[in-house]
Amino acid sequence: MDVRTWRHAFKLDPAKEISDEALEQLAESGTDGIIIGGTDNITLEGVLDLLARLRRYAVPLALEVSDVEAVTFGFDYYFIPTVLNAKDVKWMNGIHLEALKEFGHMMKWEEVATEGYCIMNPECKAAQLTGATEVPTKDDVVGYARMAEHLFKLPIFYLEYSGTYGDPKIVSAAASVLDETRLVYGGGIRTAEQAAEMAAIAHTVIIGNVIYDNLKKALDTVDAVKAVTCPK
Ligand SMILES: CC(C)=CCC/C(C)=C/CC/C(C)=C/CC/C(C)=C/CC/C(C)=C/CC/C(C)=C/CC/C(C)=C/COP(=O)(O)OP(=O)(O)O
Ligand SMILES: O=P(O)(O)OC[C@@H](O)CO
Ligand SMILES: [Mg+2]
Repeated sequence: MDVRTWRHAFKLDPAKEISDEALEQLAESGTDGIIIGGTDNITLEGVLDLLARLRRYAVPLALEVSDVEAVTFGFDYYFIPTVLNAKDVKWMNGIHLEALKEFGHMMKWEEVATEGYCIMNPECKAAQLTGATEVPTKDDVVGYARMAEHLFKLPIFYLEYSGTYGDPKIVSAAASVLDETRLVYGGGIRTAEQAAEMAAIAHTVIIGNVIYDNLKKALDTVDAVKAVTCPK
C-alpha cells in the first residue's frame, strides 16, 4: 500500500467550511495525501461534499472512518482508527465488530489500513469521546508502540496530540522501538519549523487545524517536510 511512503498529509474536517480555492491549493501542494476525518458532526453529506470537490485532482484521498454512517465508496484508502489508550473497549474493537458484521463482506482489504491511536492530549475531542483522558507517560507510549507493532501487527501507530504540539522526546521514544509499523505524528503543527522537527522523527506528519486558521502556513509545511530525510 503506497500510504506507507507518505511523508506528509493534510487532514480535512468534513464538519468545517473550506473554499474551492483552498482545496485546489492543498490538492496541488505536493502533499502525499489528503485524509478526510474528524471526531464530531461527521455526516455523509459533509464527506461526500469534500470527496466530490477533491476527486478531480490527482492527490490520493483517504477516509478516516469515525462514524459508520458517513462511509462511502470512492476513496483510495480507508483508515480505521482503534484507540489503544481508550477506557472503553468499544473504541478499540467494539464499533469495529458491529461495522464488520454489516460491511465486512463488501470491504476491499487492500484499501484498508488500521491506525493504532495513542491519544496524548486529554482535552481534545477524540480523548473526551473515547475516555483517553489519562496522559500516557513516555514508558506507556513505548509500550503502546510495541503493542501496535508486535502484538497487533498494525501498519500505523498514530501519536495523536490533536490541537497541541507534542514532545519530541516522547515521539523519539516511540520511533526508537518501531521497525515495521509506521509512526504517524499529528497535532499542533502551525509552522514549517515544527513540521520539519517532527518529520525528522516520525515517518508521516499530519497537518490539521492550521489549514483553517492560516492556509499559507499550512501549505509551507509541505516543502519543510519534504526537505527532511525520512527516519529509518
Ligand atoms: C461502503 C464501503 C466503501 C465499505 C467499506 C466500509 C468500511 C471501511 C467500513 C468500516 C469498517 C470498520 C471496521 C469501521 C470501524 C469504524 C469506526 C467508527 C471505528 C471507531 C473509530 C474511532 C475509534 C473513533 C474515535 C475518534 C477518533 C480516534 C477519531 C479519529 C480522528 C481524529 C482523532 C480527529 C482529530 O480530532 P478533530 O475532530 O479534528 O478535533 P478538533 O476538531 O478539536 O480539531
Ligand atoms: O489539527 P491538528 O492539531 O493539526 O492535528 C492533526 C491531526 O493529528 C488531528 O487528528
Ligand atoms: Mg481538527
